[in-house]
Amino acid sequence: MSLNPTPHLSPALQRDLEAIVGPGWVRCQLPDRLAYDNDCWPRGIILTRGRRVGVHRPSAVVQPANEDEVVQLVGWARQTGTPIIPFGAGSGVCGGTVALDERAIVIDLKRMDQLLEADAERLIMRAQPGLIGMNMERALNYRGLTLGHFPSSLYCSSVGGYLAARSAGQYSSLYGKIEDMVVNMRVVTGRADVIDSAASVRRPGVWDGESAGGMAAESTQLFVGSEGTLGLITEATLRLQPLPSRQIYRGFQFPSLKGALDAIRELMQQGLRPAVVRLYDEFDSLIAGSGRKRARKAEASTLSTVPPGSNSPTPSAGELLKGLGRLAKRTLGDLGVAAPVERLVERASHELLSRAVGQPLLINRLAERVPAQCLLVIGFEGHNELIDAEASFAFDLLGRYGVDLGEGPGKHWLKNRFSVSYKQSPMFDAGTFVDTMEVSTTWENVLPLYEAVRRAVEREVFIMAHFSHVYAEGCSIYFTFAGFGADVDQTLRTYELTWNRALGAVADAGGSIAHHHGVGRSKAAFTARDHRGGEALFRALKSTYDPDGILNPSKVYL
Ligand SMILES: Cc1cc2nc3c(=O)[nH]c(=O)nc-3n(C[C@H](O)[C@H](O)[C@H](O)COP(=O)(O)OP(=O)(O)OC[C@H]3O[C@@H](n4cnc5c(N)ncnc54)[C@H](O)[C@@H]3O)c2cc1C
Repeated sequence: MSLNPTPHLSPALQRDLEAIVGPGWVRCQLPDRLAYDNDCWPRGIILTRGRRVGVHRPSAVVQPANEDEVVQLVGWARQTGTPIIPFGAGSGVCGGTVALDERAIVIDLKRMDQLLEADAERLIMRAQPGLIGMNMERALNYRGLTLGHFPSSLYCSSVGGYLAARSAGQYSSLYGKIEDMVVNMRVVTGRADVIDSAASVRRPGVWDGESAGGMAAESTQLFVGSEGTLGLITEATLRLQPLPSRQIYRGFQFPSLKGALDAIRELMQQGLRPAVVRLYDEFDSLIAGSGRKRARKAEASTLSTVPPGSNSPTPSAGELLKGLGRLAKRTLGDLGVAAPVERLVERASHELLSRAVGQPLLINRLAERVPAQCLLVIGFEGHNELIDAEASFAFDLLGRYGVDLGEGPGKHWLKNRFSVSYKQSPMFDAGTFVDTMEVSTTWENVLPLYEAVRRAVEREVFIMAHFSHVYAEGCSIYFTFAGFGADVDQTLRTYELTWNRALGAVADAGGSIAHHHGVGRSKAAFTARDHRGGEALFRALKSTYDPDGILNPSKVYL
């Protein structure tokens, strides 16, 4: 595909932008614009692999140094009617930062990356939006503090992105999601004015809505999850925790998914607060490797040699192949051909992976025949003996439903928790695609929704799931699916069909379509079904905070 290298932005408009942020910080050349053609939305990766680059390129990328420059940029965009796309680190997986209009400019906030304050007495921090999660956490840890927010993308995502996309970290059952941590945000709205989302940031408990002006004064939760459609977050005040000094981790194996979910529900409803709860369905447990094997290996060596796997949001090609090998072993064991088949699959090329993933119904049905063995990783963190008591109570409870595998699986998970799948390229090279869908629902609906989604897409993709954010009233289900197409058009058709069927099944089952990845572009067609009456509120907020409709148009709602 040949692309016109001529800058889209006129020289006059470019000069306007340079007058605001300085000449070095406005990028209009084709390579720079192509670099922002996609975030981590797998659909964009399919397009790129099919040599269809530049479909969503912006007209310019602008990098402001401070809030005042952001205000001026928004003022300029209002005057010129230019769409604006806020950009944190680009790790979003729903196309939240892609340009749908070739006039759009990306406002990349990574130059605004300072930790402004970290107060150990008040347990409060202030940060600029472009601060990368891992840099923030290191700076906090140095002071004996933590935010407690650990998305798997910690190394490649920003504070502004967490708030804008309503993110969840791996320790959400103890520390909450990002919306539980935020006290206040400074936001530049589409009117080019700066607002504080909370009435008084110095008042403890202000995030409960107990502000001086009553409920009308508290708008923090309206901006959390707004994905750049209502304003650009230029500063965040967040609650901190003292860095925990004790950690206790354990693995359990359950003979059925239902039993495991019942155990977790009981645990949460008893008021226990584990930091980490990750339950893998049968096939995801296979990919993770046998819990027992993993435990034995990890216990045998403090320097575990077990390869990273189960903690990844999506499996790599190698992990998926190994999982298929184990699946063959389990399901073909009775026929006496399991070992050769497993060896064959484990040594197989990516071509075999494409072929296998190209037979989704067969593999999904095989996976259903696997004798159920679901792996749970659970961990507690804290400062004193209270967590010993809590962990011991929890492990007794879980032991009534499943088998205690010891510390091994938990230690392994802890060690590899950020070994996330930056290894997916070979899968896309082989013509396969992988994507994830994180939804949530109440306990009585978890298994029906899980089954409904599996049935809805079983002919299109191979599907598996884990359950990694749990609450007293329900949990999130994190589906991973892998599909195949002979060429880019067929791959895209399968990809779109899968998403439509999966989201339709979630909406029909009364679940929520987004737990922590946000909505972006990929789920925007389903938002209205997710929240009855929500669209009217969104449109009203849009007319208040973005009357000209310049902020990230056609995201969240079409
Ligand atoms: C390997 C991998 C693992 C992941 N694991 C997790 C996980 O465990 N938990 C999780 O929650 N997510 C996860 N994600 C998704 C992603 O990391 C989150 O959505 C994250 O919050 C995005 O942050 P970002 O800085 O990259 O935002 P971006 O991708 O740059 O932007 C996301 C959205 O927020 C808007 N935005 C960004 N900054 C601002 C701002 N300052 N003001 C207003 N709007 C803004 C953008 O316009 C866009 O709509 C993962 C992604 C990958 C690739």
